[in-house]
Amino acid sequence: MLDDSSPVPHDPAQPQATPYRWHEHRSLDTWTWACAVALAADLRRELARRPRARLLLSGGTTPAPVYRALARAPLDWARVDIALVDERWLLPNDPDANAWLVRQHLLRDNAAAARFESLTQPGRTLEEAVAFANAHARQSAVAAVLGMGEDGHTASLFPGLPALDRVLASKQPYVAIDASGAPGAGQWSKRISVTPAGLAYAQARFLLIQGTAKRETFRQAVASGDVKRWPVLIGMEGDVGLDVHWCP
Ligand SMILES: O=C(O)[C@H](O)[C@@H](O)[C@H](O)[C@H](O)COP(=O)(O)O
Repeated sequence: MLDDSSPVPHDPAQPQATPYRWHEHRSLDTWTWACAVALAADLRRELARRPRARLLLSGGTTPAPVYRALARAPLDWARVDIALVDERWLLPNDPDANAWLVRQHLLRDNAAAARFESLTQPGRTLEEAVAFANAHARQSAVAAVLGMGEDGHTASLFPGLPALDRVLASKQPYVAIDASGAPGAGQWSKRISVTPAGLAYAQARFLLIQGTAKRETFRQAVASGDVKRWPVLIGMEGDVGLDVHWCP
């Protein structure tokens, strides 16, 4: 189903610390189905070996069609745990919450039976939400689905955040983020985000991106190798490798 799985050429003079696989799809349709099939295969493999399978998901807008396609996969969804890589400080029923995206587009059809861990809940403080995330995070996940902004952020890790050094070095899987002043954060400056330590629990990482601007962002990030300028590079930390799925 993949149109082209060859890696993006990179300057051999630039050390590429960690690998990535570039999957280029001709259309939104093939991108959608390839991503959904790959995620379903990872879940199916895990469910054949273990009582439960865990999947970490991004919000934003890009992954919605993939989630809708994945929701139709014939899996034993009652044994699947869905968690978020990040959340805006919004209640789960807010249409701008990442939880809302997941509920609308994934927790339907066959996947309605999955168990969803919303990071925010009425009455839960930000500190409690981070503690909740950390209490659940230290277990293997079949995959983490990442998105990316044109500024090179992923999850809620934005370039130029004053606390980014500390966050990138954190041993906690999730941290509270104050993204005030980061244009990519939009109106949602208060957030919870996975850290590189949290991402280490994912056995596979998918980066789902569309459009020439994001392709260029990704190329610049890889060429630079500077994770503080391009936090999306956390997807390539460790030895798992990053599967980047792109379509125009
Ligand atoms: O809460 C968020 O903002 C996201 O989880 C974020 O990391 C997202 O994945 C990117 O901003 C891409 O968003 P789009 O898919 O909407 O471009």
